[in-house]
Amino acid sequence: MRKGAEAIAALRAGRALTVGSLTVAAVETASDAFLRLLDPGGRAPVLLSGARAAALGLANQRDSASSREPVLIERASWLDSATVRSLVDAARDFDRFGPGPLQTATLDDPKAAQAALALARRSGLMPALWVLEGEASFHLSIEEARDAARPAHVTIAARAVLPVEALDVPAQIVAMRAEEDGSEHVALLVGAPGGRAPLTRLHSECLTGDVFGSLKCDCGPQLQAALRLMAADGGGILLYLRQEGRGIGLANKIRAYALQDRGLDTVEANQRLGFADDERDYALAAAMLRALGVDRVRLLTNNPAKLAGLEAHGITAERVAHRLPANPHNAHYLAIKQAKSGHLD
Ligand SMILES: Nc1nc2c(ncn2[C@@H]2O[C@H](COP(=O)(O)OP(=O)(O)OP(=O)(O)O)[C@@H](O)[C@H]2O)c(=O)[nH]1
Ligand SMILES: [Zn+2]
Repeated sequence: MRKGAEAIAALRAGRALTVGSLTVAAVETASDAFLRLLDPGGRAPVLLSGARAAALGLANQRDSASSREPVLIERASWLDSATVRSLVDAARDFDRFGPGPLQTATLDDPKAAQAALALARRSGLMPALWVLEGEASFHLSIEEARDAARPAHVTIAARAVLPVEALDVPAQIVAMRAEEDGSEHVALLVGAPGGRAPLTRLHSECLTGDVFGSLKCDCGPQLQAALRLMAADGGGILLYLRQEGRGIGLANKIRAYALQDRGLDTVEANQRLGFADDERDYALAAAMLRALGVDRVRLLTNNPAKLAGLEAHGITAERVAHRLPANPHNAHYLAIKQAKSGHLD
């Protein structure tokens, strides 16, 4: 197994790993039995993302809420593991008074801290880590951790014909695997894309919208409309990218939804959880297009970050607007994306 995939599996399984000089385990998944073994005195400090520290009122006043400077919290005697778990979980912010006072400590190796937190984000976990003494048996360099968190190389694993309800032209599905973390992504080739820049859609995974028809977002209708537009255009490429919840993962997206139930908007919810507004990057999408022999696209999107992301990785992208009618449940969400996240139209 690739080291990146192994590191992500270790964090998800609640095991320890060493990134550079820093030995960590995820607060969300490390069990009390595991902590009693590796941290019998209950002294292990807690590493939080800058955004979460800011939400707890801990970050330097000059840092913006999306600042990536991590913060290390010392363990006071009252700060037991259950209290730490509640502290890192923003969904519980409304159910209790903020615990405190919290003491921060100096980070010896901020680069390793950044890389370890990036791995936690990529693992779909809350960005909060126990910092443990000693070295874990599984070790990766800061560089390897960064690569695993930002995969940028793919190989084609398999391809086959796929008849699709929304299409009256043939389609092929191509499964690809990211080399750095082993994650699987899909290209749907509609009709016969080729010649000029094909009509293309980068679709970020949205289980709630794509599978259940959730009305909170516009993902499902955008997916179906993109396929119909490609068929009408004679062909196109849909990349189905496994970037659930703008890259924060499914459980964290549901946490963001719980915060939205309490009145936060989509941007505020991400930040309170300890993430940037949008954690996606498009290096992998560019690599997928290149693997298909495409270096120029007409991109169905309202999100300028997708165009910039492809261009940054060598794909020429021209925008084709992709706005679907709002419904009463997603109108506010779409308005916030325009007002705060730079979405067009
Ligand atoms: N974190 C978070 N993610 C959300 C929320 N609502 C939808 N998403 C995710 O946002 C992503 C939407 O992706 P896209 O429709 O591809 O992207 P977009 O940024 O809206 O850009 P275009 O649709 O191309 O204009 C999916 O991964 C959804 O799971 C939310 O409230 N919070
Ligand atoms: Zn969605």
